[in-house]
Amino acid sequence: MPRHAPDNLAETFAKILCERASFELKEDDINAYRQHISSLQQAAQFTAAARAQEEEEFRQWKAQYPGLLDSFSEFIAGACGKRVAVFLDYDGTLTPIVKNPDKAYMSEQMRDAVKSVARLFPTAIISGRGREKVEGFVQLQELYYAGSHGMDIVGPRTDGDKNGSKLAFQPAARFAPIMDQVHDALCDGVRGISGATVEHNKFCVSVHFRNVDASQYDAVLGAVEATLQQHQELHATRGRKVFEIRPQVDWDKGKALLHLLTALGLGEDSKLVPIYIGDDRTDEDAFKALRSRPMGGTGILVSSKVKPTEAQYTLRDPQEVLTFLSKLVEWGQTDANAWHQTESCIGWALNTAPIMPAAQNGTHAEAHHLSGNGDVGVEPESPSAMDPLQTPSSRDMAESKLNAFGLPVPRSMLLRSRSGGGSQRGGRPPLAPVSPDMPSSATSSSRSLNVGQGASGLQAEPCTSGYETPVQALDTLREHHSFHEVPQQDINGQAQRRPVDLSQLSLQNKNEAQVADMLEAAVARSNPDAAASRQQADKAGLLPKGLRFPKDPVSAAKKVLAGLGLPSLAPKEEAVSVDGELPSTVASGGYSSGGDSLHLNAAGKLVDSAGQAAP
Ligand SMILES: O=P(O)(O)OC[C@H]1O[C@H](O[C@H]2O[C@H](CO)[C@@H](O)[C@H](O)[C@H]2O)[C@H](O)[C@@H](O)[C@@H]1O
Repeated sequence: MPRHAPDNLAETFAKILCERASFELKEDDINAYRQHISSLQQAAQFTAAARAQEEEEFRQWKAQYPGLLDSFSEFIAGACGKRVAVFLDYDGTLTPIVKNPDKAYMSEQMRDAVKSVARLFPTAIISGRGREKVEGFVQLQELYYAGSHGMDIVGPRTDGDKNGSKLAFQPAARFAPIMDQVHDALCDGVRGISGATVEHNKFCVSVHFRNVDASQYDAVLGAVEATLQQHQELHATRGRKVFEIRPQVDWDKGKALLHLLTALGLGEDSKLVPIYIGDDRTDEDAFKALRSRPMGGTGILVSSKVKPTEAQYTLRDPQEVLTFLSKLVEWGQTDANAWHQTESCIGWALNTAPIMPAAQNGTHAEAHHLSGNGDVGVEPESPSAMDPLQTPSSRDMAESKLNAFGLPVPRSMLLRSRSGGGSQRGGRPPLAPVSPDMPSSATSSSRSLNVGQGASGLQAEPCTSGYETPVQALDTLREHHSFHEVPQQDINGQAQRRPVDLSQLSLQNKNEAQVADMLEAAVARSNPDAAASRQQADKAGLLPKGLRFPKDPVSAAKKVLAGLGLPSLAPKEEAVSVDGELPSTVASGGYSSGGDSLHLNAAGKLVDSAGQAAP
């Protein structure tokens, strides 16, 4: 009903009266108009009352789940002197919901914000999407990723762990071939239903009906039910206009979050404040997991509507998520961020040893870790072998590498007094305030370092630093436009450095091979001994990843392009508003929080845990 229907009607009535002015109005006509207007007025009142009730419900809901931007100081008060870990959902959280799932691109602003967050806090994305797909959208190598609703976990791509496989964990690996079959069957099942699409998310399959006419909804549901009939080992959950077909394993986003905390050695950390931001039902599992955690955590629901939730705070939409992340970054740069009091180079550093969670319900017995080449193996590596903080002088080595390349040493490293060579846990004084930005004036020229090819321990992983990933290293390149080739001899002070000027290189509109050639040529021009020195430096493990382009020019060029944000991948689809989400009235009846599993009942119909038909 139009909001101003009675006014319009009165206008119409007046108009008709005018038109009829020359005629004698019959009493019946007038009565009919009167009745009409009165019924419309009643309807309008009803609508206004319904709207007022809705607004009141929303107000009450917001009182229970306050907006995080309004309550930022309260949230921060709880995080002060603590270590925050950030877990993020993807669709609907970092990107607005769009009609075409393949075009849910993340904005550059959001990417920058997430990147800054990841420099200050351990940061993971836990998504229902296939991991590779979500990684493709996010394009940040420094994050932990958990795809397929947490069933496909990898760690950051670092120098020592190119595939992020040290943390790799796939609790439903054995379902991979089944999900392939199911994907194909569902494609067949929805063929002919206009707008229905099927998305392969590796260990899950999504059946989308956002673009399906309401009259065809039952047909989509029927296709899902028919497939589940064939596969007792699977179940379905409901997301935003999507059915998610998943293996029957005791694993969800909440379990993945707790697993990551354990694997990172943070599970028992009483000073840790994990936060999870998500918008959908399956995110409720993560909120629940945080609530059940004895040391607590903060769930943040992204929603502009009343929804039942286990979260504590709310943000209206991805735009508010962006604002929150930016505020978090600002705060993270202050002393109050307790990661600065740890033994890390910048912001935070962790023991990234993989830890197999204790077996539960037989699920973890099936768990597989990925070996370095991506193959499935069963044995985790020895934790001690991978602890960057157990290796002596790891920070010093990172610093040496920066010096070797003439890269500025982050102020955070300069501000700290040196520990006399050792970097064992507890051996470091607390850090001074840290800025994730690399100030151009902060070059370390005063130290004489000896980090040549003969230096021992160089194979060890440096502790997490702002330069550890290629993208971060290249950021610095972008800022400073030049770096220095490692000379053949050991490096003592600045005497041997030869600059390679990148400032003249225009990378716009170049493909990877062209960029690779240009980089090679620039290095060769600047330093005729480049090839030999690169080889030596490579051998000694001196080259930070991302600057190691001579080895594989094309992939190095890819990194350069990625690091410089070139080229943009595809045109962005305009975000569409999300109409027709589950109305709150329906939601409260058929929507229990969490990725409530939908099961087939005796009649082969998809029902939720309360026995209600899938809404
Ligand atoms: O856990 P998430 O990262 O939130 O993934 C859940 C599902 O997200 C995607 O679908 C949703 O976003 C699409 C793009 O905006 C939208 O078109 C769709 O209607 C939403 O349901 C993804 O495509 C699914 O595979 C995920 O299961």
